[in-house]
Amino acid sequence: MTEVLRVIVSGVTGRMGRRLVNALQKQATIHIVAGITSPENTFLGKPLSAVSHNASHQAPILSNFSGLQADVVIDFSQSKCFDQVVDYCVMNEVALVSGTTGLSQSQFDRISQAGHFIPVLWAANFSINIQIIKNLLQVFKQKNHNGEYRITETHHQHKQDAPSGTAIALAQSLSDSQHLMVVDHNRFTLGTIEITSVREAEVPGTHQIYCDFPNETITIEHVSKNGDLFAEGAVSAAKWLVQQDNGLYDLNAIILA
Ligand SMILES: NC(=O)C1=CN([C@@H]2O[C@H](COP(=O)(O)OP(=O)(O)OC[C@H]3O[C@@H](n4cnc5c(N)ncnc54)[C@H](OP(=O)(O)O)[C@@H]3O)[C@@H](O)[C@H]2O)C=CC1
Ligand SMILES: O=C(O)C1=N[C@H](C(=O)O)C[C@H](O)C1
Repeated sequence: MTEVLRVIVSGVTGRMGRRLVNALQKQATIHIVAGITSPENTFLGKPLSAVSHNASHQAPILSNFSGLQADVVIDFSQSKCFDQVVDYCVMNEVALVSGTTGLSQSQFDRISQAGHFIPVLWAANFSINIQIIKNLLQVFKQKNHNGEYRITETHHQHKQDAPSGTAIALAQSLSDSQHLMVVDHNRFTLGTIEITSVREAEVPGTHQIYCDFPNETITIEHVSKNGDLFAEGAVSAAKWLVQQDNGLYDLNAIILA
């Protein structure tokens, strides 16, 4: 008999949380234990059916993890509540898949530490193809000593962080520096890589990478058509992660598996 995977959705009332519930409900072997939201959220105490199209979801929307038992937490929330998500997972030996961006360096250190106790997978972008682009950019960097690179990211007007986690991750693939500098509200640098952030209507997420070499230019554009890309990627990652040993993983681990 196939075992049922018990999942908690952190950030369940958000744009991604709702898509995640919809993606999870398509999986016969997944049971959603609960959804977590902020203590102020108006959906608090209601069943998941209040945030998803599927009325069959009777699991509760709660403001904390107290007393919950699960195999994995999938987290698309906010940096301000990220520490409590990691603490719950570590203290209860629950695997963690997180796509929350805008994290501080100390929060990234916390994820690394958590990997000693539980399986953890964090990705700025749950598109496998973004991971493949990052890998390609690393090859560009290794094989071209005089390349110049610029990144532009465009997202919906509700997005709270800038630049996007994906833009930072793409720039990190191209740079020895890991340190982001703020030029002004929508312009940043990471080493010599310039990043421009655009906030526009309901754009799900577009990343353009301009690569300039002495005798050629290459432009790579990744356009997310909708958030299901990320939700479905996170569900696949969760199913894979629960079978792994403790450790910190990224999407390359899944590509190479
Ligand atoms: N890695 C990836 O592939 C992707 C990552 N993201 C990232 O995921 C995150 C969420 O994105 P999105 O859904 O658009 O953002 P939203 O702002 O729509 O959702 C965030 C949700 O988190 C909730 N929240 C606030 N405090 C808590 C808490 N203490 N515990 C649990 N939930 C809480 C908010 O509730 P309230 O409104 O009441 O504050 C809100 O419902 C962002 O960091 C975004 O950048 C997004 C898409 C893809
Ligand atoms: O907030 C979003 O929407 C997205 N955030 C992620 C990021 O910051 O890179 C991934 C995706 O682009 C959508």
